[in-house]
Amino acid sequence: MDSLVNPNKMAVTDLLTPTGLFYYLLVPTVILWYAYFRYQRRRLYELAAKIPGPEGLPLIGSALEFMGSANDIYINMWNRSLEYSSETPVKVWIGPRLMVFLQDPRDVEVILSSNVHLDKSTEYRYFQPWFGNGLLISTGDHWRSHRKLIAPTFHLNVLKSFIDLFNHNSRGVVEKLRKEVGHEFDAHEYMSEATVEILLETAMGVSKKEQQSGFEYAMAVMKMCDILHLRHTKFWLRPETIFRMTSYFSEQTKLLGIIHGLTKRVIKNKKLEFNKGVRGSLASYPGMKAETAKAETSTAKTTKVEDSGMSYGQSAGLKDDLDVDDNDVGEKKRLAFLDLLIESAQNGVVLTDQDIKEEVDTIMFEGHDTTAAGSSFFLCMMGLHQDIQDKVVEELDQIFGDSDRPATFQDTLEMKYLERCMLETLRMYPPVPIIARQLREEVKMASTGVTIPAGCTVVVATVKLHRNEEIYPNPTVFNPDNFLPEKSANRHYYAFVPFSAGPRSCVGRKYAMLKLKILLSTILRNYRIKATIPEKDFKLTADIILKRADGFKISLEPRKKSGLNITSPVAPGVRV
Ligand code: HEM
Repeated sequence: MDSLVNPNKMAVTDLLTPTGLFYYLLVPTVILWYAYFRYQRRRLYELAAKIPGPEGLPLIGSALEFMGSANDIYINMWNRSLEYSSETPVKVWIGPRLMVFLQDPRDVEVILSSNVHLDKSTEYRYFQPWFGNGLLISTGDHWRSHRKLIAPTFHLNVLKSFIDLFNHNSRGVVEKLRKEVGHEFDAHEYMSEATVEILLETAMGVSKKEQQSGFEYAMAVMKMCDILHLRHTKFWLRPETIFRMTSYFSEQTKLLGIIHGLTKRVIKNKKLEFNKGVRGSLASYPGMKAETAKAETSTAKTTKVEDSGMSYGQSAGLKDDLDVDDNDVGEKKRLAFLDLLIESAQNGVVLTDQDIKEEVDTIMFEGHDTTAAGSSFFLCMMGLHQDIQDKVVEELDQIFGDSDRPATFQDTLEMKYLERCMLETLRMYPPVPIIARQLREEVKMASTGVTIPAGCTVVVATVKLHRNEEIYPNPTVFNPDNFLPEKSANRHYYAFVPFSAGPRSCVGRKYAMLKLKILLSTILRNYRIKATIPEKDFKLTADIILKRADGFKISLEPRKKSGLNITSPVAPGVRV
């Protein structure tokens, strides 16, 4: 009643209540905090204003553009990117976070070749419950010392000792695929399972007989990536407290149980072997080893690795810590990945048990999902381009004739056309579509001279960089000749970086190339691949690993009448 007479009196009385005071002070506090926030970041705003890109909406920036499915986001981002010159860096605001996308190889070089801009962007923190402080996301001295330890375990000398395992597993895939002959199926499921099992046998030294199927692990990884992708693109899922209240969190806990369950078993059993005095044992198949050794004698030639073009996935002229001379590697460093880690952890000084677990989790993920996607895209490309497939098979016929013998290291150096097809696949469909770094200091770009501010996330979108039409004429056409030696030599080194480049390049680059050559050549020696869905209808997903939402559909026709005669002598190893 009083308030009807005198509304001002009511307002003052109400303000004196605790709730009233709270609201009265909240507004100016928020305004002050925001003004301070903007003032602290004034340099970031000043420099961002000079970078082309959408300004977005107040407070949320362009966050709404990341709505919809992973395929919708991919299409939207691609179309938006066409609005800007392929030379200039482009900014995007997601809420208060500034992201700058690099499109020009000269700018990419500034970031990737640097020993300063080494920190992964904050978006990688969602991997933390999975990889802990593993190589992919760690930083500073921890990353440096672990990289120094791990890189030599993927040296060519170690990889050559995996050849009979690569061959044996590739034949296994050919056998498993036999049941799919004559109808369409999703190649990715086979590639995923195979890459997990190969990784377990080689880098982890766990024999096939002792493994459980890699399928459950591979599927759990796929679902985990979906959750991480949601957290990258849906800004409301980013805060930990909100995420923990969603069903995604309980799903993540379940999936991590499966993923970590496998890695824990691998380490536990490998340690048991170690304590029994078994050192540095790599699982191998005596029968296969003998076959490979025989084939090696018959194919001995002198093609050198360095004469074999881009055999190991790196543009000519780019060097990293994997490109050390073969003879530089001492006896101890020739151990395979998990053997070396366990040996290094013996006194707990170099590595702790937790360190080992984190690195095994990292390598298991990085080493399988990337190659599964790469090999699946390759098979689709072969299926769609029959003329190109014919040329690959012609080359394989020249190398192997009618023989079913296993591939040797020497053979892989001779697979030059197949290699070009693999590189072209990695150009058009780079399994890691985005590489992101957190900038700690501002840096001037080589292309337009614009300065990128400290505090932003700088992104190399390989998927866009590799389709720059000024570098690759007709960039959407699958053309293995893009990797003819003369074409590669005339291109900027950083115009092709599927494995990243510089100090944080992929440690598994040579492993991936060697394994893929053996796996894919074995499949093509046994089957003609067919595919019907044209590339323009691929539903690509802007995920952590580039994939097809519509599945990697192919069909197979046997090339040979008789099946392969696989004898699988039991390899020494540990039970997982
Ligand atoms: C086609 C296959 C592969 C592709 C395209 C690929 C690509 C990449 C890329 C682009 C990066 C840099 C990621 C970033 O900076 O965010 C990377 C890092 C890494 N890759 Fe691979 N990778 C492949 C296979 C492998 C394999 C087989 C392994 C191990 C067996 C592996 C282990 C790693 C590790 C440990 C890192 C982190 C390196 C560091 O930060 O020092 N990768 N990979």
